[in-house]
Amino acid sequence: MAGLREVVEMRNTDEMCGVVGEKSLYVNILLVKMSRRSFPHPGFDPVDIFPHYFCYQEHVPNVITSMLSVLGVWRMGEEKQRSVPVLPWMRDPIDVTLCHELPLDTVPCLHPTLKLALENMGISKLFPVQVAVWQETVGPGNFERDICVNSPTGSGKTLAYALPIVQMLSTRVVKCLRALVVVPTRDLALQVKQVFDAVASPLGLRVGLAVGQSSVADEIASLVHVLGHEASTCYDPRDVSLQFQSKVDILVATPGRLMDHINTTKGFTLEHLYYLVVDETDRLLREAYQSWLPTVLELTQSKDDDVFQPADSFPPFSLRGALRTRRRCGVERGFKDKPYPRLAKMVLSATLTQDPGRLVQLNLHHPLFLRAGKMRYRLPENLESYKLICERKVKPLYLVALLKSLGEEKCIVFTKSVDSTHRLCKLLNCFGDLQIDIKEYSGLQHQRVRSKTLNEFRKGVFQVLVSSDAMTRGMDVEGVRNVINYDMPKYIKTYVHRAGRTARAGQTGRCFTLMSKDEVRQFKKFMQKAEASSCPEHTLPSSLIEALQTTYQSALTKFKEKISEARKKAKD
Ligand SMILES: Nc1ncnc2c1ncn2[C@@H]1O[C@H](COP(=O)(O)OP(=O)(O)OP(=O)(O)O)[C@@H](O)[C@H]1O
Repeated sequence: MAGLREVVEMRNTDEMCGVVGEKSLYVNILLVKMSRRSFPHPGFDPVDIFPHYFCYQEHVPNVITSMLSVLGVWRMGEEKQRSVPVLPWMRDPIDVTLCHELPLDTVPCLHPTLKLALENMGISKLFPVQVAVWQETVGPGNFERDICVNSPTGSGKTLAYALPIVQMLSTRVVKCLRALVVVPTRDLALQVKQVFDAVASPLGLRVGLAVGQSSVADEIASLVHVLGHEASTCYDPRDVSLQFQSKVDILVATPGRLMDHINTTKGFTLEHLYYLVVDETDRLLREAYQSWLPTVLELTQSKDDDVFQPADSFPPFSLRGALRTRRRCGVERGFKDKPYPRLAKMVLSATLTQDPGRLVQLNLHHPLFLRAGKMRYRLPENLESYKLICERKVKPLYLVALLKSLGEEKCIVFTKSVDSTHRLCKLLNCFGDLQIDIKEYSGLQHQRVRSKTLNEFRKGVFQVLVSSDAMTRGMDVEGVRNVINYDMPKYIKTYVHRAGRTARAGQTGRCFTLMSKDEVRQFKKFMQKAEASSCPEHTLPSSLIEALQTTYQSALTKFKEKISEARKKAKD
């Protein structure tokens, strides 16, 4: 069957508007391209039936659907389903919003030390997504199925996976690498490690970091312990794995550095892994990072045959039992009902991919899909979105006026690239009497500079952080009340993650998007993909804009001078 475009030609005809006396709202649908050949009923010419059809623009899909279904050809819904195939287990998600927050006292099985650790973090109850994951892991679900979570930014996904892992490992005897958490960026890894540290350390569990922050040697020393000669001779000296011991129970890693350890670090092994978490899954699956995922999955395929171990094996079964991993057993179809060791996986994102081609790489075991609400993209409940319409050439002026109107509030300004971030930050710093401290954060900077900037921003040393999309995913900075999209994001996913740096954990927040008039339509279109997508216009007092005009002009002159100076220097 031909594609919809071939069947129907839609034209927003201004000449027609004159005829019907309405402005641009009418669409002329011409069924001109539907040939007898592409039509399943020969001898039937639709052009004869629907030569011209006028309707309101918003009714177009319905009109097309009814026309085509009258013809018995096709239904719009079917086409949509066909173009976006969804894995069967994704069709029937569990709605996380139906779970209620649970006070810590009433969380079943929660380890008292873990409860205390949470209270020390100022947490008195679990959020809905945390309750849902707890039920499927520590609770009756008992980790029997892999967990896929699609829940809004700031809804508490980090603790949702950290708590069950820590609770399950609280009874561990031998220290081995049991849980691996993979995240896309270094700063996010540091943040996730801090969360794990807060809940895992009180239970005596060690958390490691593999991100390339320190030198490789330091990192290796923090992850793997080389056992003394005596220790290794207790067992088969040929077994290299017995000469090393993991110093950590849980490892938070970025894919690149994880691969470095897999490939080069002696004694670094994933063979004892129980839990694998892939945070920001859609981002991690989009980039191959030296095939980290297939490598991890292959290395965690247990060679552990304890369950079928003969009694006279060496080392003896009882000794090996202490050292080797006995994972949760699952029964897989086609496995002839034999139990087999299984790695439990949790994958999470605020914009989880539905692409079967991508998800299949995770090799999930009877996955359970937990989603907040009905739509794929959901913005935080207490987020207010605004559009700020202005001409391109005065964008910096409007930005400054907006920042001024927001007063002392912490704010992140997103731009489209690392270069734009650098230039915008430079220009803003040319506004002499702005009285707003502004710093830049982008992938162009050295990691050390970036981390320092982030720490200062967290502590409130300065108010406005101008950032590229390096800050978009997962970063949690307390007290950010406003996000400004200086450059309009291209995709709803980017909008969701940028806006999600505010209105976290039930707090209120605002997201302003600067755009020119001709960008409004595109913005409206992609916002329709998100739940709660109303986006009124925000206007700034014209007196404020007027007052800033002169300062803006002198800032521009200063900025140009700086740029030419920098160019001269670069030439010399
Ligand atoms: N049960 C809770 N009670 C109070 N605050 C919580 C609770 N759980 C998490 N938080 C806080 O909520 C904030 C957001 O949590 P987290 O970073 O895990 O969100 P997220 O869902 O992973 O967001 P993103 O999708 O942006 O990564 C954090 O500051 C965290 O400390």
